[in-house]
Amino acid sequence: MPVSYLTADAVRAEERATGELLTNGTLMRRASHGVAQAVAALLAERTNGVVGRAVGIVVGAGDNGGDALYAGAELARRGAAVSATLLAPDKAHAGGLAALRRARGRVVETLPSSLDVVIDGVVGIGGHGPLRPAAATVFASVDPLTPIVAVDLPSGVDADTGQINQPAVRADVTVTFGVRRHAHLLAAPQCGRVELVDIGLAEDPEGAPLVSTPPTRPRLYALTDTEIADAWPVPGPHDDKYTQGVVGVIAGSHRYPGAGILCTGAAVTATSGMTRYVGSAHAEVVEHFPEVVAVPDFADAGRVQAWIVGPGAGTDDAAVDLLGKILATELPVLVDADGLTVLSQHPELVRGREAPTLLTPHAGEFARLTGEEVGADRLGTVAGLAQRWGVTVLLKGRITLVAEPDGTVFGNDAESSWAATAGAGDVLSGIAGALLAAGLPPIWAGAAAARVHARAAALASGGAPIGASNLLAGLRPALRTLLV
Ligand SMILES: NC(=O)C1=CN([C@@H]2O[C@H](COP(=O)(O)OP(=O)(O)OC[C@H]3O[C@@H](n4cnc5c(N)ncnc54)[C@H](O)[C@@H]3O)[C@@H](O)[C@H]2O)[C@@H](O)CC1
Ligand SMILES: [K+]
Repeated sequence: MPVSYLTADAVRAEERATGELLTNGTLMRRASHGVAQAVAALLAERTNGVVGRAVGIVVGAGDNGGDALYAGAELARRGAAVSATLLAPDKAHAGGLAALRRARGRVVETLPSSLDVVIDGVVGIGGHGPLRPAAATVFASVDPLTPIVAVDLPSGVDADTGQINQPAVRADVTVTFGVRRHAHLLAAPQCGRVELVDIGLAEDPEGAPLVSTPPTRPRLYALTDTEIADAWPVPGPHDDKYTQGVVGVIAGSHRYPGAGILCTGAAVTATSGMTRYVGSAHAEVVEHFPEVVAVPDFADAGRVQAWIVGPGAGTDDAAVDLLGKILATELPVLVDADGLTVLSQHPELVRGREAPTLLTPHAGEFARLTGEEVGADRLGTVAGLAQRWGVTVLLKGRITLVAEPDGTVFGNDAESSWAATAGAGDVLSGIAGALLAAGLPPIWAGAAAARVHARAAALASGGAPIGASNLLAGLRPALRTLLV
């Protein structure tokens, strides 16, 4: 099962479905115990113990603060020196506050200047907007080297859109309960390591949460590595170069051959089988990848099982004509870069297309394509376009989102940003197009390509800047880590 991410409303529905466990406080007890354990583990790892360690807690007005207070009480019982600052003293969770006091935790006006860890219990799924000034002042005074453990969400980050308001907490560890929230994927870098505590929410027999998101809203998932490996085309004993899917690439030009070389190179590397190329960079492409069958004219292209049209393919009348021809086939098509610019003028070429269609814009191309900025709600925006146009849309970025018309969205956190380099998009479209040719549905092709692309960037980089050629060279090692 892909990992599921829920909206705040859906999380609350899951909690309500537990009935008594919610009303008698069992869920909160389990949640706060999970927070205490995560903090204790972090203290043990960083300072070799819990006893005598200085723990600061920032407590808001709701149950998120309640979790933090109970966790503080547990840590105090284990010998930590716990100080809590209450942002709204009248509204602080009464039971949690009493528990902290019983355990000899201190309530303070100002947190001590030297702390071993800070617990962010300002807001969780009930939060809206940025940190308010009082909370912002507290966090601004925390030594930047002190680790922060967020309860449920880093406060100031929107639970549903993942928007990082200013200011917001940036956590080293985020401890969440029962099911992951949208923000844990959409704002992954702000959350740090996300730890999921089992608080006993019900699951359906498939092992997924009892999701209650209405069908009109996007439903967000992340594929596991195993799912991607299982879906990746690997030749069997009866395969030959044709049976695995032939991909055709239209990208780059004699004048700017780079996009064609990177895109075909990625297609050649991503899957076995065959890659064709059509365009004026045919000689340059073959020079780099002699296994590619490259021709200048579309009429001589030969048969393919999917097309990639895009990077450096041009936007003139001939390009419009060619894209129209390709989209009029029944084949899967990936449209990127220049192809998207053509579509911004001629959306009718693609809207409601029945064969598998994958558009792969970055934020700038998305804005050009639709006339609307991506904005803070990336998930809603990309899912909206997929639904309106009836095609699969992959929005590139540190968190890549691939949306189907039915509202299913697969997200991928690249975990580093080394792939933010010129030409990396050409590599991505080469990988995804090869997967389309092998028969993967567009959402799987896009999400699997994004995962492997990100891993290739990380492996190629090893902590230093890379170019797209390095990324391409990292593709095979990345696939090895996945397919072993
Ligand atoms: N309901 C339950 O049984 C459980 C709830 N849990 C915790 O409860 C949290 C949800 O609790 P609540 O519904 O009380 O909501 P929160 O505690 O997330 O926040 C609500 C409070 O914060 C205030 N607030 C909103 N935005 C703010 C901002 N930007 N700055 C400062 N204050 C702001 C609101 O006015 C409200 O008083 C979860 O995130 C989780 O941590 C967990 O204990 C698991 C079980
Ligand atoms: K929080």
